[in-house]
Amino acid sequence: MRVIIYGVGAVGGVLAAALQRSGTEVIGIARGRMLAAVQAKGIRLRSPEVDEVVPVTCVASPGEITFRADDAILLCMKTQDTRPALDALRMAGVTDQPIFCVQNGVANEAMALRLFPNVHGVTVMMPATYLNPGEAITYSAPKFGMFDIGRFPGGSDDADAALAEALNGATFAAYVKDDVMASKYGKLLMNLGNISGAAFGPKAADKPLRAALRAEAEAVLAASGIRVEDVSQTDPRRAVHMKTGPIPDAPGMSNSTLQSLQRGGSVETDYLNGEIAMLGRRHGVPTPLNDAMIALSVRMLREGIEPGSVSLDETMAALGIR
Ligand SMILES: NC(=O)C1=CN([C@@H]2O[C@H](COP(=O)(O)OP(=O)(O)OC[C@H]3O[C@@H](n4cnc5c(N)ncnc54)[C@H](OP(=O)(O)O)[C@@H]3O)[C@@H](O)[C@H]2O)C=CC1
Ligand SMILES: CC(C)(CO)C(=O)C(=O)O
Repeated sequence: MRVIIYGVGAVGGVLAAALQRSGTEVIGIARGRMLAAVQAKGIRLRSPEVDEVVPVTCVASPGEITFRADDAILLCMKTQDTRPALDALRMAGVTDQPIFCVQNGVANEAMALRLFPNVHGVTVMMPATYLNPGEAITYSAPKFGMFDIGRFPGGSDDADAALAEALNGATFAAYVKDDVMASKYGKLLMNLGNISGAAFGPKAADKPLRAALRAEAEAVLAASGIRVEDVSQTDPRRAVHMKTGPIPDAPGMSNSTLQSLQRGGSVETDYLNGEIAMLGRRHGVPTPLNDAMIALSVRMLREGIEPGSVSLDETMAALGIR
């Protein structure tokens, strides 16, 4: 199996370097300063236990790759960047190779299934950072991260097993699941607080806000009849595989939405809190708190508000949260 990592950033950067260093053939697709840095020097993979520069073949677009039947394509970009990436894959000749959505939220799989027949979901449990070009950091050890993998909309097949085997050989813990979307909905609940970390800062005392966002979303998911599997800190696999800790001379741990804002990019909020707002509208369940988080993300982008500079106290008071 050859693995194509589409979107070499935090998650894609760790995956590309870890798979390549374990002997899997990898091609990365990157852009901008990350592309230039990886082509010049490779990927510096950092974790609490590893600091290694790994050379990885990296190109600017799928059009530069002659796709093979044994390719597994891993989408590792933010959801707002998925649709053009799928178009580029199709124009490059991809047909029925497995496409794995190694992404947060639950919208990518349906987007991919519109264009391709062989789509898989992956739940990503890996606190990863990309702030400096050419560097991908995971704060997790002894495994770099943990993944649930399965076919979309359900079931599992040989492609899931093959990817899990490659990942397990590359210092990850990977599990094949027949209902991977239940795990991905569980992860979605955790990501409703991403915009909070981005607006108020990674150290803000925002537990009550996160709990309220989650409770609102749980009511929506229950009304929608969606099965949810808990993959939060209480998932016992985390204690075995994912002990997170600081890394000397590395940036502190932060969520992917904050990193997007710090790099001057767009945010994924419409596919995180926005998924809950959309389901709420469909099923007649009000979602004022998640709506407020979406409005906050729009305000931050429109007004160029510095990440971490919004007042948590004022926001919680306005939302009636203590
Ligand atoms: N970071 C984390 O800790 C975690 C992230 N996730 C999820 O994983 C997914 C990826 O997140 P993350 O790794 O943080 O994202 P990043 O923004 O760090 O990485 C994505 C990379 O893909 C690049 N990219 C996007 N579109 C293209 C394209 N068409 N061609 C080439 N490169 C492209 C982006 O470039 P550019 O920078 O120019 O936009 C960026 O470098 C998201 O869904 C996220 O929510 C899940 C768990 C943890
Ligand atoms: C759970 C968390 C916050 C881990 O980094 C994540 O999924 C993200 O950053 O998007």
